[in-house]
Amino acid sequence: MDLRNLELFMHLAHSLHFARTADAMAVSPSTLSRAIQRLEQETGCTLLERDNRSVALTPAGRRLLSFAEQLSHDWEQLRQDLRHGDEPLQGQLRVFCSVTASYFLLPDILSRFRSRYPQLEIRLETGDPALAMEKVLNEETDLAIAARPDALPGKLHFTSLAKIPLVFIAPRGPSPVSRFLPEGEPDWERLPLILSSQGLGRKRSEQWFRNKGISPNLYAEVAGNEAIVSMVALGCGVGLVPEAVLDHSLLGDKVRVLPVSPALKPFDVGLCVQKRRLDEPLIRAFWETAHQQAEK
Ligand SMILES: CC(=O)[C@](C)(O)C(=O)O
Repeated sequence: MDLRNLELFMHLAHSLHFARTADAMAVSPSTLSRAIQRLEQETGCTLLERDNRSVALTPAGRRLLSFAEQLSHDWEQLRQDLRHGDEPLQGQLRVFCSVTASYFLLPDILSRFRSRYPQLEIRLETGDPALAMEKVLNEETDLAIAARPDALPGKLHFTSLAKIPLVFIAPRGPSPVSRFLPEGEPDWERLPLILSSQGLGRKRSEQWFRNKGISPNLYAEVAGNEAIVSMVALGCGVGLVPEAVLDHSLLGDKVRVLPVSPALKPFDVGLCVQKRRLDEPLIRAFWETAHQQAEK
């Protein structure tokens, strides 16, 4: 059964961006447009409203999306059942997390998982954890490690693995920014600040500064927390990172934690997955292993 056109449609329905979907699904823009036209012919309905700037789902598009999601889920389930019967689980699972999480949260889960299901192949992708939830929602990955946002998207399920404080870090010892770091409160309006370009850490820091009535001197926006530690170690400024990133960085001894008041709300870092995929055997197996780990 060929669900390719529906898969393209599902991705596009989430991204609402032709070029991004064509890129992520490794097809040319014209193949993508043809796939959508084909579905529009087959349903006799307009599925997407397009203008030069934006794409939006029509009501028919939304109905097709929920149908397609259910169909692809049922189809995957059926294939799993038919293929494996009572055989041990096999196949591939994609997991996305930060380099840091791959050092300290994933190894325990992975080693238990591998000893239980040696035939399963794990494809690990590391990157900026700010992208993790979007990747799970777009099905660019099956599972991801991420910080739980204050409002978790309704389609996602989350299991907590660790609470991690969010800390400001400064270069250790003399640096070009030392003059903005007197004893006591830093001179935030002049001190160059290095923040994650997006994600929860970014949001939390914006809230923190707003509550204190400070407009900070944003110096650089970085993708991935590990790079923030590198820039701070180089003396470029002060950064905000989850403490675990510091603990697992080779440059950890080149930076120090700046005490601030009030402390920022810690990250609740855990594993997330789409709820509706939890009954897929591979995903369930991984989820259960992670859950037992979390309860330990
Ligand atoms: C969100 C997350 O995975 C971490 C461990 O906090 C990180 O790497 O930033």
